[in-house]
Amino acid sequence: MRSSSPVLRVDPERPRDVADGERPITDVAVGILVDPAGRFLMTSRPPGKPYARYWEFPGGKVEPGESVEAALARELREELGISVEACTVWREEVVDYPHALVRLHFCRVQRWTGSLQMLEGQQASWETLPVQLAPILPGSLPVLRWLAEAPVESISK
Ligand SMILES: Nc1nc2c([nH]c(=O)n2[C@@H]2O[C@H](COP(=O)(O)OP(=O)(O)OP(=O)(O)O)[C@@H](O)[C@H]2O)c(=O)[nH]1
Repeated sequence: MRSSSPVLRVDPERPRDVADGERPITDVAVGILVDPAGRFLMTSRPPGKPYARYWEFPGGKVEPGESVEAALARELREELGISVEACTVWREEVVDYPHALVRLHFCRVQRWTGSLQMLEGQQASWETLPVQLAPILPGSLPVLRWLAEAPVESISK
């Protein structure tokens, strides 16, 4: 996959788990679901994961050989019990965490079926700007800035 996305470095003072130059990059598919009222869905990271209880957008790692769209559909089925019917990649961003180097593929989910279920013990909240939730995962913060610049309805309907 391409590697020309902007890089957000989180906690530059902390040592990286693996030296720069040797760090594998992990692709992550992330979904932005918008409801008919124009609110977008945020979920909390389940206990036991890095940054547990931080708020983020639902999604997860792309498996080898999988497309971003297929990974997102699988992750949202596993986490939320919904079936994605249409989604489009919106923006990409590389985040350099001390524990991992990730390339986030933020996708607008245009259509899904099924009711939301919290299958991994997470919480969910339909939000509008300004978001009052805290703490928010550093790699998810740019999305809130982008949404402030471009109304959520305008991202690839
Ligand atoms: N799902 C999601 N991950 C994000 C966002 N922003 C962000 O930096 N990330 C990072 O992307 C990575 C996604 O990993 P994950 O732990 O959610 O993925 P997963 O469910 O496939 O993990 P696992 O199967 O290893 O448990 C983490 O390093 C997480 O910190 C976001 O908005 N949503």
